[in-house]
Amino acid sequence: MEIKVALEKDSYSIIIEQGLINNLKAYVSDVFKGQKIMIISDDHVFPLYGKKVKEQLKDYQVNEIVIPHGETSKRFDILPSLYTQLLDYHITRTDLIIALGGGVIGDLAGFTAATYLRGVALIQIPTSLLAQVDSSVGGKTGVDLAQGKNLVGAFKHPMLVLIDPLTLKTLDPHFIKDGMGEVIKYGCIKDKHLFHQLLSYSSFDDLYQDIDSIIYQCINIKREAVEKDLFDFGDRLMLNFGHTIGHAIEQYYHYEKYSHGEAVSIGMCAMTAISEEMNLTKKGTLEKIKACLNLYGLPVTAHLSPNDLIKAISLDKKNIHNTFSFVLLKEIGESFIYKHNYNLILSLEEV
Ligand SMILES: O=C(O)C(=O)C[C@@H](O)[C@H](O)[C@H](O)COP(=O)(O)O
Ligand SMILES: [Zn+2]
Repeated sequence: MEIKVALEKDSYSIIIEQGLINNLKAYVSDVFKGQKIMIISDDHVFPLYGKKVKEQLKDYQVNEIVIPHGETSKRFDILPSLYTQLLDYHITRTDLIIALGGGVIGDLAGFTAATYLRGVALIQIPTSLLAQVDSSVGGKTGVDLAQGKNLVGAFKHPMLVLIDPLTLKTLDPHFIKDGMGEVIKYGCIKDKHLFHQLLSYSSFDDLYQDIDSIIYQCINIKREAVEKDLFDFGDRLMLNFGHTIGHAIEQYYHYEKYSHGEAVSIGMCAMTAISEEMNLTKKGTLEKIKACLNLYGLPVTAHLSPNDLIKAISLDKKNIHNTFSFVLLKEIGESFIYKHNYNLILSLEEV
C-alpha cells in the first residue's frame, strides 16, 4: 500500500508492506542519490534490525548512532553528542539520516536532521505501532525540556516513510498499548467506522489480521489534516485530542510512569468527561471511549488533581496568550476546537 503526502516540494510517499524491512534497497535508492548514511536507532531496535538494514544499504557508506531506548533519551542535552558523531563521520549536506525505531527515535533523529548543517535528508523507518500510525508522518520533530514535552522542535519532512507491520510482532505489549492510544484517538476524532471496527476485535492479536488497513486508515486521516494545515493552527489541531492533559501527565511523572499513548488515553477521557458535563458532547460518548481503551488495556484515569498538572498545561503549544484550543468531540468520529482558558480543566475533580 502507498500513501502520498502532497506538500509541493516536500511531498513524499509512505509505503506499508509486510516484510519491507528486508526489501528496502530499491525504495531508498529511488530517492537518495548521495554517498553516506547515518542510521539513528536505539539499543532495543538496532540489535533486531540494524544489521539487516545496513546489509541492504551496502552500496552506500553507512554508520550508526545507537542511543538508550525510552522517552528520557528525547532530551535537549543529548543533541550535542549526536551532532558530534555526525561530524566525526563527516556527514555532509548531501547525505542522509535514517531514523530506525519508535516515536522517540523518529522525533529525535528528525530534529537532528532538521538542524544539523541547517538540514540534511531524512528517511523514517518506524518500528513501533505509535510511530507507524502517527509520529513518523507529518513532519513534527523535537525534543523535551524539563518543563514539558516537545517544547523544542522543527517541522522536517522525510523523503520517504517505510512501514513494515511485521516489526510489530517483536514489540513488547507495553508498546502495543502505547500505539493503540493513538489508533483509538483517530477513531474518536474523525472516523466512527474505524472506532467501531476497533471495538469489534477481542484483542490486539485479533486486530493484527487487519493491521495494514488500520495503519493505512490512521495515516490517511493524518495525511488529510497535515495537507490542509501543515503548521497546526486549524484542522491539524484535532490530532491533539487528549494531548494537552496527556503531555502534562507524562511530564508530571518525568516520562517514567505512563507512555505517551497511555497518557493521551487518560487525557481523552478527562476532556470528554468535561465536555459531556457541559452538554457539548453526546451523552454516552465517554463510556464508549472507556470501553475501547479498556479492551486494549489502556488506563482511563491517573487519579491526579488537575492542579498538579496546571504548570505543564500552561506551557502547551495550544495555549496562545492564555487561550487554549481544546479538542473536544461532538460525538465519536466528530471533533471540534473549543477555545477557553485552563479553568476548563480545573472543573474536573480528578484526571
Ligand atoms: O502530528 C500532529 O500534529 C499531532 O498532534 C500528533 C500527536 O499524536 C503527536 O503526539 C504530536 O507530536 C504532538 O504534537 P505537539 O505539537 O502537541 O507536540
Ligand atoms: Zn501523540
